[in-house]
Amino acid sequence: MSETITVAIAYHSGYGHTARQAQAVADGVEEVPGAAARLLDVSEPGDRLWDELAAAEAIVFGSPTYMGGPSAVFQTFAEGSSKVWSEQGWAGKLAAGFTTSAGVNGDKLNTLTSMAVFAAQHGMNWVSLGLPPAWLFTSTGSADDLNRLGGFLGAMAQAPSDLGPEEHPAAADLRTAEHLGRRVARTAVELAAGRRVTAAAA
Ligand SMILES: Cc1cc2nc3c(=O)[nH]c(=O)nc-3n(C[C@H](O)[C@H](O)[C@H](O)COP(=O)(O)O)c2cc1C
Repeated sequence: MSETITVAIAYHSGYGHTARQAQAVADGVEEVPGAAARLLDVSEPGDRLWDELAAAEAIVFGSPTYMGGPSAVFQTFAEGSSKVWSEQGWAGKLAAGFTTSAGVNGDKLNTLTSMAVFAAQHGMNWVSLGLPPAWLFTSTGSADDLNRLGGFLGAMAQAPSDLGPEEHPAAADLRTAEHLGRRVARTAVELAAGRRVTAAAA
């Protein structure tokens, strides 16, 4: 019998742009049959947050890029997970990441790399973005392309610092975030199905 698996989206957003990206990841998750998204704001840690993360099949981490890395609030959450780490409570779960910054580059890769190392410390399995780079990669590209910012490790989004979250990140970046949500959810559903087959054969 199939089950509905949960993809948790554990994110921080200071001014709302990364929250919009997080919602787009959740929208992508919800498109996948057998998967449900759970949006979790990590600035409100507590037993409920840790319990929901423990129950999830996959955790997608999200943070704005502040001063070239994850925000302090996200890092407080990461450090707060040390008890889970000491028990390797998230080992074997899927992980992925996304970030928003104002600069087109903005050192977003450093934020995603930090999240991937964080996931590795927890023994999680990192799911990459899985999209070719676009826009300036070839002369025929456009700023409306999926993965216009050309990341591989996770979903990147850019939002001018003088525009509010109702206007940005760009539509292409939100579609890229939806893609990440779908990709993580599909992988998580397949993993859960494989686990059921393995358990039945044992
Ligand atoms: C403290 C601080 C540091 C920032 N550092 C960077 C940075 O290193 N690179 C960048 O491109 N943008 C930087 N920004 C801009 C934010 O990444 C950008 O405004 C982003 O959309 C904020 O996301 P949020 O609305 O989810 O907080 C910084 C903003 C703040 C407030």
